[in-house]
Amino acid sequence: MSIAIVGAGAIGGFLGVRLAEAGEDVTFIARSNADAIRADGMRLIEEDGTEIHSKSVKATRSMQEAGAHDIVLLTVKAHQVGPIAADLKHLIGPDTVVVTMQNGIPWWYFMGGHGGEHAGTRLESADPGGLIADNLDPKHVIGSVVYPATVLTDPGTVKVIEGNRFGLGELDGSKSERVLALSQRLGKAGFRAPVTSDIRAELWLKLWGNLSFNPISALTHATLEDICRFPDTRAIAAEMMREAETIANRLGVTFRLGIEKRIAGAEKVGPHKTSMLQDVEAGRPIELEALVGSVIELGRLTGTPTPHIDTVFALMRLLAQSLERANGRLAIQGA
Ligand SMILES: NC(=O)C1=CN([C@@H]2O[C@H](COP(=O)(O)OP(=O)(O)OC[C@H]3O[C@@H](n4cnc5c(N)ncnc54)[C@H](OP(=O)(O)O)[C@@H]3O)[C@@H](O)[C@H]2O)C=CC1
Ligand SMILES: CC(C)(CO)C(=O)C(=O)O
Repeated sequence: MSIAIVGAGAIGGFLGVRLAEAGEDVTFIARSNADAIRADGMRLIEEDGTEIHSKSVKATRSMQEAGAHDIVLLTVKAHQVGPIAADLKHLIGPDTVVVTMQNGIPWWYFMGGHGGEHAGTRLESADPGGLIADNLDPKHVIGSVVYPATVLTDPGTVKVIEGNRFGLGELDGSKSERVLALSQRLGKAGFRAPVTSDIRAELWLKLWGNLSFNPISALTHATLEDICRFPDTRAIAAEMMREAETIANRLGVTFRLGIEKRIAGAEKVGPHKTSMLQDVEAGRPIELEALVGSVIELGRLTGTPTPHIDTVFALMRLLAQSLERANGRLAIQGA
């Protein structure tokens, strides 16, 4: 099977190296990493320090050059999907499966079999201007919840911090042949890839942590365990989760864990910097709209007040603006 991985970053690199080592034909659609991968493949440093060097992976900057693939793993950040949406058509044939691997509320949330009064609703925060929905038919899409924590340490090198689970689910909840086959393929490459009949509930459970810990970490520069152990930030995270739970409940989603258990799970990850804090420190744009703005949008849609989430979102928007200005100044100075 041919697998195209769009985005050769922390998650894409993790998947690509393991899949290639399991015998899959892997091509990265890469940008800043493309030359490094072409020159010397991709390296993965596993959780236990074992290093895997995959020289069989290919890399190109052009989706047109790559052509249609059996499986497309979409591993760019949520705000990076819109700008490439029109180009994705080059990778997609009639039976291509596209796996969305972003944190946050996905652009297809109300599509692909979501019934009820909101069926078909487009979310501006997840898909600004509807660019993704206009270009990518949800019939190709399988949803995924990304649990591992990984970091791109150098161009072409990814380090696993912890985890190897990628939850999978059809948008209509069916246990289709294609989702079961994908799960097996990921399993052969050493991942845990359970298939769920309610991918939206699984996404909410992950998002509970991302919508609270990620912005709190970006604002305070604290790690996951520090946020969970400091009573005031633990309380703010819990309040944000409570607001999100009300929204999810109103959309028909229930959580299989309680808030305290979810916070305890995050605390166990340890002194880890969330991806949003890593982006702030590296001066990269942050995934604010998909992780936090989208929950506020769903709050408005369901008539749910979100005072704690709104407050943290406002602080984050100002931080994002200040970072953009600072980065603009650095770019002008040629830094
Ligand atoms: N890393 C983690 O531990 C976790 C991440 N996630 C989620 O997974 C998703 C991916 O995150 P992560 O892997 O960390 O992100 P990274 O920033 O490490 O990787 C994204 C990659 O996509 C590339 N990219 C962006 N736009 C393009 C483009 N137009 N063409 C080609 N390549 C492009 C970037 O290249 P360039 O360098 O040129 O910008 C970068 O290499 C996010 O939604 C994140 O929230 C979820 C759980 C944990
Ligand atoms: C912290 C982690 C790995 C899990 O909550 C994550 O999803 C992120 O950093 O964005």
